[in-house]
Amino acid sequence: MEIFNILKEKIKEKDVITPKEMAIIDDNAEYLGVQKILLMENAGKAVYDKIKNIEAEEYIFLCGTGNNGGDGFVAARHLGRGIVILIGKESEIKTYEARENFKILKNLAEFGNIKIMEIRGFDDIEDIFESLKEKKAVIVDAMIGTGIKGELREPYRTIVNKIKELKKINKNIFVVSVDVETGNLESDLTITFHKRKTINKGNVIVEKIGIPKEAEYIVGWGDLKALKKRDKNSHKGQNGKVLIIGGSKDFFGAPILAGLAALKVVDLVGILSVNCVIDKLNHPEFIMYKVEDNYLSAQHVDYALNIAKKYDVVVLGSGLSNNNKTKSFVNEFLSKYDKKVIIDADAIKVIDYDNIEFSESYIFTPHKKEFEYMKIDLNNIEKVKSTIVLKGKYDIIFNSNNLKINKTGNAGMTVGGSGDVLAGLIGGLFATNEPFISACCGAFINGYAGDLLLKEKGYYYTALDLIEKIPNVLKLFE
Ligand SMILES: NC(=O)C1=CN([C@@H]2O[C@H](COP(=O)(O)OP(=O)(O)OC[C@H]3O[C@@H](n4cnc5c(N)ncnc54)[C@H](O)[C@@H]3O)[C@@H](O)[C@H]2O)[C@H](O)CC1
Ligand SMILES: [K+]
Repeated sequence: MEIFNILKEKIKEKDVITPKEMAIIDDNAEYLGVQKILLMENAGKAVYDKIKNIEAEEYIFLCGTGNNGGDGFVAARHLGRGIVILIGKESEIKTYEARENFKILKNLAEFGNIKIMEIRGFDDIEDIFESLKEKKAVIVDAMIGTGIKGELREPYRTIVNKIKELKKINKNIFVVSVDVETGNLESDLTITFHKRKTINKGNVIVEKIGIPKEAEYIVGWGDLKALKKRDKNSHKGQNGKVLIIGGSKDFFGAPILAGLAALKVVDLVGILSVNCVIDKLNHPEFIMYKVEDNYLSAQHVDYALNIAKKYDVVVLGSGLSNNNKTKSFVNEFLSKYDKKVIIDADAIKVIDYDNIEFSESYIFTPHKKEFEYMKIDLNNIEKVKSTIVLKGKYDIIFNSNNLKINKTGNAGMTVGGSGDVLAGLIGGLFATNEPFISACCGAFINGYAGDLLLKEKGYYYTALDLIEKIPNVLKLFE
């Protein structure tokens, strides 16, 4: 934990985050036990606290079918008056927490001062907008928040334009956006939650809603949900191709474990190794590339580069051995290969760190001892563009501007080969994802697989058991 606390000092915390980063934090707060319905209650209350002092004849809550809309339902309930306009049908509301808050409003509707409408498009509220031309009114934009994807679609586009027209005609219209302004709406005030978003514009207030700071640091299912989804009608090779370069006369199994792990997340895995590994392989699922020697060395670099260019990611190091031959291979290969590489095990040990640039296309997976070889100067962390998974009781995942800690896993993970499994798994994820999220998710999945096995078998599980558990973990959180 010592190094984690040093890194927390050195790696500047982000004050402004993307909607995608917020969604991960949101989901990881839930992973840590903070229920979304509580966050929604606090978010809606925060909006209410800002509008309750705005004197108006009418309060309009324009609500989408996502949790942004849910925040609007809560705000309306706290205010106790106004018109709640759901843009869509109740059955289209996407989440439990938003549905529950809509139901509460329906329970109050006939007796209180909150009117509810479900609309298909602007035409259904034309008369309301007509009446607002002469009124002092607050319009709460709870249409779309961080869930925005692509260009704003109808009927939101028209509604946003009509709000802008109304504001031009009537200076007494006050627009309050929840979390994020919908489309190009110019709001008078935006109340955003937890942290300012990159897409916020104008007059923004940041409100805390109960998300613990740790939700930004601890890897959870929110990270897994952010992984790219496999495209259902993709064909062979589109979901990533990984080449394992490793093995030697001394270590036969390591590259196979890395390859089997990668195969759980991509559809094409090659193994490039020496003959005494390849000749023993009877794994039809791998494409094999053989070098006649006991160790890979500089003379094999061109051959390896030629093969590697057909792949998205190279996993370098599993069982490579640590000697002058492999040292020459690794340093020459890395000096000429400019795509994605997972650098693991012996490869970490043989790199000449005085002559390597920590490129962002590298993910290193050292344990504590191997990390010392890397001579990383924590005072110049901004130079470390590569992502590093420092394996331990808690894995610390970091690069020059990101830091997370993974708590999954247990003492059973010290079993031989679990590091090869992790390297192969991260390699598979890295084929179609960004390096930092690939590293975080690889560490989480590998450790979670170990935790499932601990329940079933105690500490007596093997690296092959871990590999077989990977799909269960992916399925659990898809
Ligand atoms: N971050 C937090 O801690 C909290 C956030 N809350 C609120 O939740 C929203 C995010 O909710 P989510 O359900 O993920 O998505 P949205 O409601 O923002 O939007 C989804 C909604 O919008 C539709 N949609 C998406 N893109 C488009 C488009 N281009 N055109 C038209 N429609 C689109 C989509 O179909 C869905 O219906 C966050 O902003 C906060 O307000 C929590 O409630 C409190 C904690
Ligand atoms: K909004």
